Amino acid sequence: MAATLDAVRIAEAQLPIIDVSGLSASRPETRAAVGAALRGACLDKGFFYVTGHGVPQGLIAAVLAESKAFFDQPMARKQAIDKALSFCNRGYEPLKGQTLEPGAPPDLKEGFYIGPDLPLDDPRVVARRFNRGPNLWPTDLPGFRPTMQAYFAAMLDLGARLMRGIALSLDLPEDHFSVFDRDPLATLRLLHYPPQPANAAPGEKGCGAHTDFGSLTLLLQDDIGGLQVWDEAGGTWIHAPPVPGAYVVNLGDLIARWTNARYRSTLHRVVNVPGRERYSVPFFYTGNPDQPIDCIPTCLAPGDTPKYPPTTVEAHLKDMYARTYA
Ligand SMILES: O=C(O)CCC(=O)C(=O)O
Ligand SMILES: [Fe+2]
Repeated sequence: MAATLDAVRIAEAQLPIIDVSGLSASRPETRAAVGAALRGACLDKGFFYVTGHGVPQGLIAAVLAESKAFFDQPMARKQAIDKALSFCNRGYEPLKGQTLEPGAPPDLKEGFYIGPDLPLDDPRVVARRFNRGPNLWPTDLPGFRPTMQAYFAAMLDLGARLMRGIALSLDLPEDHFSVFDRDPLATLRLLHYPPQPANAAPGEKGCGAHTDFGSLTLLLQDDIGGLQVWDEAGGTWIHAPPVPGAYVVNLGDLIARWTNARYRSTLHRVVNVPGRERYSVPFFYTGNPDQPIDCIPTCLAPGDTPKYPPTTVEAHLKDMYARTYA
């Protein structure tokens, strides 16, 4: 499939921009209007921009600055907190450490993974639950840890707010996902894409075509661009260029499974820009690990059968990590 996808032209279509500030309004009609806007975007590509998110611009700027400072360090400093040293997928991931597109060369990106910080004696860590454990932190960047912790908390809050919007969009009670939102698995991933090399191997790019594993991805990107989204109806890749102050939000596989693919978990990729470094920060809102993921009854039309076997958040996530990391 990858070869066909690579051959198509890239259209300059726009994704919708949705102001989600109304989700916090006291009037139910205002909240429902946001739900309706989300529904349209989720039924279409499952990719949209979000404004009115309430995350302070100063915090966003600090995250990007600390991320750049981290990747600018000498390799030995980064390797001192390599992900290979973590049992719960935290820390530094070297360039070409992941292959998101089956059959394509490894991704031209380096990364840093942060999750909910749990001490070694936490019962979930003792029980070896997937991705549960302590973060690894750089020792020479004093602002890094407090900045990332503040941002992680802000993203958890935004993720839960957006899930209320998703519930409204599906005509479900607003608190439908409140158990799912409890004690969620979530990953903040700092990414650095080097410039696309002139001698890149065929198909070599920043991030191979993939769908995201979790529920919602909230992507902060700098002003370089390079993210492309597959437009199934048009048979083209479309750009998702940076929109100042907005997140790119996309639905992951769990929402597609939950809605029997009514809502889309859409293929996307990153093609690095020649001569330019790019920094992006996706936040993967995954959800409570024990949550069963089974077709939501209201998403099953009479006579339809579920397209996916039931799973759980933890089982699905484990499976996807195993497939994309050698
Ligand atoms: O860096 C980006 O713009 C997208 C990254 C991405 O798709 C991912 O990490 O899943
Ligand atoms: Fe992605």
